[in-house]
Amino acid sequence: MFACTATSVFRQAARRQTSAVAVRAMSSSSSSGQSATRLYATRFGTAAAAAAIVTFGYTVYSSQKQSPALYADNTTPIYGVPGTAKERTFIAVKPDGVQRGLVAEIIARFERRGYKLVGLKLLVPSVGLAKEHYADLSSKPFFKSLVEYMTNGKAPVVGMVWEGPSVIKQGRVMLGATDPKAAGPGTIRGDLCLSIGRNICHGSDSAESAMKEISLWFGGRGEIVDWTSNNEEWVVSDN
Ligand SMILES: Nc1ncnc2c1ncn2[C@@H]1O[C@H](COP(=O)(O)OP(=O)(O)OP(=O)(O)O)[C@@H](O)[C@H]1O
Repeated sequence: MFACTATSVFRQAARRQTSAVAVRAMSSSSSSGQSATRLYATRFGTAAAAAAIVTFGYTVYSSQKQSPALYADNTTPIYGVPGTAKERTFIAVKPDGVQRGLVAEIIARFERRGYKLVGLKLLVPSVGLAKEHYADLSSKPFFKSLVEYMTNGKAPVVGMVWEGPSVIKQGRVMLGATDPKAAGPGTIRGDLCLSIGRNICHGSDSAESAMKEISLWFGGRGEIVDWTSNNEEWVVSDN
């Protein structure tokens, strides 16, 4: 009985809505009607956009509220704590590695080892950023072409921050020797490239370098995500 009444009320409302649309459509044939229709559409569009912004804002706000661990670790500097399980290093896939489709391969090797990805970005670095990153090589004959190659935009760089015990030293071991011709099998460079000028990846070579490079490539706390992996008990525990 209630369902029946509710259905008929709904149908009546739907009929009223249909005729209202028909009236609007008819009035839109006059020029004033057209501008009224445009005004209606603009207002509706503005309202929809405002609603979408409010909804998006609320979603971000509520996800931050519900997942404070992702955003609220104020005790760890973005460059980590060397010598602990929160040691962090900067690893980059250079333009040749991105161009050759090796990003997933390089990420997979760090993930499979048990390291945790806490920062990730894709960018064409500015000349200033590349010069600062390679500042210690500024007197080398290849410096200018190295900076040009890193910044010419033919492919971006993937910048990453990885976290875990001894990740700075082990990251370098996993990358292999700077010159791939000297890199051992099983290393990223030993397995995947041939030339020192196209050695596909970069890794911080010390705690000082990691601190400098993470701070240089990543803007601040908002770009590094502190999170707890469910695997940690099985990967970084000692008996
Ligand atoms: N002789 C060279 N000719 C051309 N490019 C070179 C040469 N030596 C080094 N490079 C480039 O400069 C980069 C930085 O050299 P560096 O000596 O700092 O080695 P690295 O620390 O192992 O490398 P990266 O900093 O890229 O991890 C190298 O990765 C390589 O791309």
